[in-house]
Amino acid sequence: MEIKTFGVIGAGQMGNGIAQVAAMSGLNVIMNDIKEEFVQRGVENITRILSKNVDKGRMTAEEKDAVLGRIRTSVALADMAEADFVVEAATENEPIKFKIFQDLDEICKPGVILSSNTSSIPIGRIAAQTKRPDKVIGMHFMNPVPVMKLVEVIRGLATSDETFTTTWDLSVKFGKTPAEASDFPGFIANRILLPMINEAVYCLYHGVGEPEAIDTVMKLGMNHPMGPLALADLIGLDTCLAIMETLYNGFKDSKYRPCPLLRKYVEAGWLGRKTGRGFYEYK
Ligand SMILES: CC(=O)CC(=O)SCCNC(=O)CCNC(=O)[C@H](O)C(C)(C)COP(=O)(O)OP(=O)(O)OC[C@H]1O[C@@H](n2cnc3c(N)ncnc32)[C@H](O)[C@@H]1OP(=O)(O)O
Ligand SMILES: NC(=O)C1=CN([C@@H]2O[C@H](COP(=O)(O)OP(=O)(O)OC[C@H]3O[C@@H](n4cnc5c(N)ncnc54)[C@H](O)[C@@H]3O)[C@@H](O)[C@H]2O)C=CC1
Repeated sequence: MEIKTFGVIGAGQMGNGIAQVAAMSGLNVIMNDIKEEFVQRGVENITRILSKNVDKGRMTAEEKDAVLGRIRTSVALADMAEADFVVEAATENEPIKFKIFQDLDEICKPGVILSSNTSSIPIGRIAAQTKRPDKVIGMHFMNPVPVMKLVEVIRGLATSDETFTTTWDLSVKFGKTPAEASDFPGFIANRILLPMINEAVYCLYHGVGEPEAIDTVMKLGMNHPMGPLALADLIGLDTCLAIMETLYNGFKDSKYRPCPLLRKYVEAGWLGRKTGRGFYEYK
């Protein structure tokens, strides 16, 4: 099936970034969320990033308008009936994603690939919510999407070779470098990254260092572009906790237990940049 219209579920930080790169590659995009204000926030973010590109001479104002003109917003999942490929980037929560995939399976044309940008939930579990498990795959972008080169591509047990090749080729079309991971909780990226972030939170919890010291050690000592606590704030502490829970429940191994301080921050609504407060404060 030729992919002309690309559906994105969730217009949060990942969803709007994915919508942007898809529209920049020439596809028509339908960006969906549950509320009008959420899709509008997504469009505002894309507009801000594209305007910066125009200011820096990387694209013309006409090109920016053309990209924005290819993005349509939606607050009704039924709009995905028009999509030729869908990526789901809604909240990292199993019941939410399961319901979306059950509904997409009913709404989308037969043969349409239903991919998930999940950070950690096994693709086979998501695929089992549909009658097209051969068409379900993980397409895991990194944050911030327009900047980061990687897409982790994850097959479930039933994912077909055709679905895999189409998703891989689409990642390349978006200017990304795909890497294949097997279907285990957290795949490769978050199996490695999140235990490091969780350990950084343990360092704070145990008083080994203040946030600035912990991040300075990893930035200047290991040449990481940002420290683990600042990165957790960028990812979202709710998402970090959800990933640790998936690793812990999936492997039943205590090495993945989420730090109690991480849970405490999430329970307080300190989710990082998106709420203005996490390990640091943001205005
Ligand atoms: C949780 C998961 O499931 C998986 C994940 O995604 S884990 C997270 C993976 N991501 C990372 O590890 C990111 C680590 N951090 C970095 O790479 C860098 O700090 C960073 C790219 C975020 C910012 O880079 P920086 O040099 O510190 O800051 P800054 O100069 O402001 O930004 C660099 C470029 O990125 C762009 N950028 C920064 N944030 C952006 C955003 N949210 N959207 C689009 N572009 C952005 C800036 O516009 C800038 O572009 P130019 O150089 O072309 O002007
Ligand atoms: N934050 C990160 O660094 C990364 C996150 N991811 C994954 O991407 C997904 C989204 O994460 P973020 O964009 O960071 O979260 P976010 O919190 O910024 O956005 C999530 C969006 O999903 C929407 N949503 C919730 N239920 C929905 C539904 N039923 N239908 C449509 N939209 C719905 C929310 O309203 C919200 O706008 C998660 O699965 C996350 O694990 C993947 C890579 C990196």
